[in-house]
Order: sequence, then C-alpha cells, then structure tokens
Amino acid sequence: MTTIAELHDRARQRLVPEYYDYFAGGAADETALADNERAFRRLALMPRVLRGRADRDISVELPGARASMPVVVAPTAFHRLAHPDGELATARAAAAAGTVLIASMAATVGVGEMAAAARAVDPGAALWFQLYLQSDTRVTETLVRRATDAGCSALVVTVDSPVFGRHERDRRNGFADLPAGFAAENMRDLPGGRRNIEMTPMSWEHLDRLRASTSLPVLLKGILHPEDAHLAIERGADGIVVSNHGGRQLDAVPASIDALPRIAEVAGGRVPVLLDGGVRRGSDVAIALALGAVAVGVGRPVIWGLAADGELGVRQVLELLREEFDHTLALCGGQGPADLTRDLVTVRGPEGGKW
Ligand SMILES: Cc1cc2nc3c(=O)[nH]c(=O)nc-3n(C[C@H](O)[C@H](O)[C@H](O)COP(=O)(O)O)c2cc1C
Ligand SMILES: CCCCC(=O)C(=O)O
Repeated sequence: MTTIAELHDRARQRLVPEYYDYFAGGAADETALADNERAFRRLALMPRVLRGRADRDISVELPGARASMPVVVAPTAFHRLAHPDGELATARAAAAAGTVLIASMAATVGVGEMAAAARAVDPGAALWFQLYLQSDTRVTETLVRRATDAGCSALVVTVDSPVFGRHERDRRNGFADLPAGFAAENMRDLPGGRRNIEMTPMSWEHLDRLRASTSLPVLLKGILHPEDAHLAIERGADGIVVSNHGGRQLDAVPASIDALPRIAEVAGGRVPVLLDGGVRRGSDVAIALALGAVAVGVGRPVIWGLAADGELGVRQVLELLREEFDHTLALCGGQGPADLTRDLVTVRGPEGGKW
C-alpha cells in the first residue's frame, strides 16, 4: 500500500457495511466532511529554495509529550468494530511510531489496557485521554482518575458535542449503538452503564471544575470560533484542537483548515494549537503547520489502517504520513516544523484572481 487512499479502499472492502458507514459518515449532507479534505486541495505551498539541510528533525513538543512527528492519533470511538484487536492495535502502532495516542472515552478497550499495550512497545509511550464532560460529576471524576492511573499525560475535552450529530447513514442503517458483545469499556461499572456516554450541554464553569480537580494539562477539542479560542486561553486551557469533529456534528461549519488561521492568530503562540479534519497527505500536515498548528490529528486514516491490516495497517498509515511530511518539508527547503511559516501557503489560482 503506497497511500492512505489505498488503505481506505481495502478497509471499505473488509468492513461490515454498517460499520463502514459509521466510520466514514458525517452529519446531514456531509458538506463539512467533504470540505475538510477539499479545503486542503484549494491551498498550495510556495516552496523556498537553496536553504535546505539534510539533517531534518520533525519531532515536536506537545503538552505532556514529545512526539516524533507532528501527527497524532485523533480520538475515535469503537475500534473493535474495525478489527478484533481494536484499540490495543492502535495503541501499539502509535507507540511504535513514537507519537501521541488520544484515547477515546468511547473506546472498546479500557484506557488502562491501551496504556499497557502501548508501554509494552515503548515504555515512554504518550497517551492523552479524550473526555465528554458528564452531567454527573462523579462519572467525570472517575474517568479522570482512570485516565490518570493509566498514565495519560493530558486530557482532551471535546466541546463541540452538546448533542449527538445527525448521522443520517446510521439512521438509514439502524445503527444506533454498539452491537451486542461490544462496550465502551471506560464506562465500566459507572452509573448509567457502559454504553451510556452522555453528550450534554456544558459551560465554562464545568470546565473550571475539571481544571481544579486535576493537575493534568487540559486541551479543548472542537473549537472553530476565534472568540472561543480567546475564552479558552483566558480560562486557562493548555491547548486548543481546531476541529469540526470530522464533519460529524454541525454540518454547516467551515473546513477545519479554513478555521485554523484566525484561531492561530488569537492564540499567538500562548498555547499550542492542533488541528484535525481531512488530513490525508504529508503536504496537508505541512499546510496546517504553516497556518499555525503545532501538530495535526488523524481520525479516519487510522481506522482505515486498522480495518485493512490491524496494528500493521495503523503503523503503515502513520509511517506514510511521516515519510510524506518529511519529504514535503525537504521540498519546501525546511529543516524542521518551525520553517513552515504562513508565507509558504497560498490559495490555488492566480493571485488576487487575476494574472
Ligand atoms: C468514527 C469516528 C468516531 C469518532 N469518535 C470520537 C470520539 O469518541 N471523541 C471525539 O472527541 N472525537 C471523535 N471523533 C472525531 C475525531 O476525533 C476527529 O475530530 C475527526 O475524525 C478528524 O477528522 P478525520 O477523520 O478527517 O481525520 C470521531 C470521528 C470518527 C470518524
Ligand atoms: C459516544 C460515542 C461518540 C463517538 C463520536 O464522537 C462520533 O461518532 O463522532
């Protein structure tokens, strides 16, 4: 397999069709889903010449972790629907790639087991834990404790989901919940049961409470409005993930990459800004970094790798992105991520719309 697109094709052939639709689908008309990828194709890189060096270093410093490349694994639910090894395979592959795995609260393997699988590959493996704040604060506290005990080095609170997105493929397929035999293992023994992950409206005060209850860095995932980035930083967030949830929440939103520049401007380097949504090529990673991200997350590509070939497939996805990003950096005349500056990105077509 030489591209993520090929792994996607293989995954499509292998997956149960209803599960494929769950993973691949977006909300409503899937406008945002499609635009996440298309928006990258509307942008271009303006390479610099005669300043290259052969000793490139693509590692990046992130909250509670150093990653071997500016690509991390975005949190996605229900990996055992993609492959019997589920999140264990994903965790091993992320550890082998030396990058951060953001464990989903809705994982079908508990975060402790994921961490153990990752650390068997690399004792220094870094995991973050993604969280939907629950209205019962005891549930949230227990989840934070489980993540902390597992050695997670940051929390990622998903803030774009006051309600579930309208996944119309799932409605058509009658896919409403995890099938029998699978469970959201992080919810084990919690009130509400293992299947019952709540998405409910939350406020900045809930976040204050979470921050007061943990010493872990807290990143907010799912910010698109620059004013929310401003508020997040004011309220002490340790990082921002610009994301439209892979086009699975509100459909009428911009592509993640189109929302990034203004948020990066607001952040002004005070906190790290990450981005996810539509990253399929190393050049997408380079564009996101040039527009102000310190790293990107990949969601579906990891699932395609997992469904195509388990741990090996996920490793392939991550190594393809590493190779492609490093290659792009070289072609742009860069030695490291810091060389990818905003002036390197342009909109396709003649500048100003005229030759
Ligand atoms: C099948 C699937 C499940 C997801 N589950 C979660 C989740 O449990 N928590 C979360 O914060 N985001 C979740 N996301 C969103 C991803 O973290 C990420 O924002 C998105 O997938 C990025 O877009 P990409 O798939 O184009 O890379 C999910 C996305 C997909 C596709
Ligand atoms: C309770 C599962 C949430 C998964 C999710 O965030 C998604 O499917 O987008």
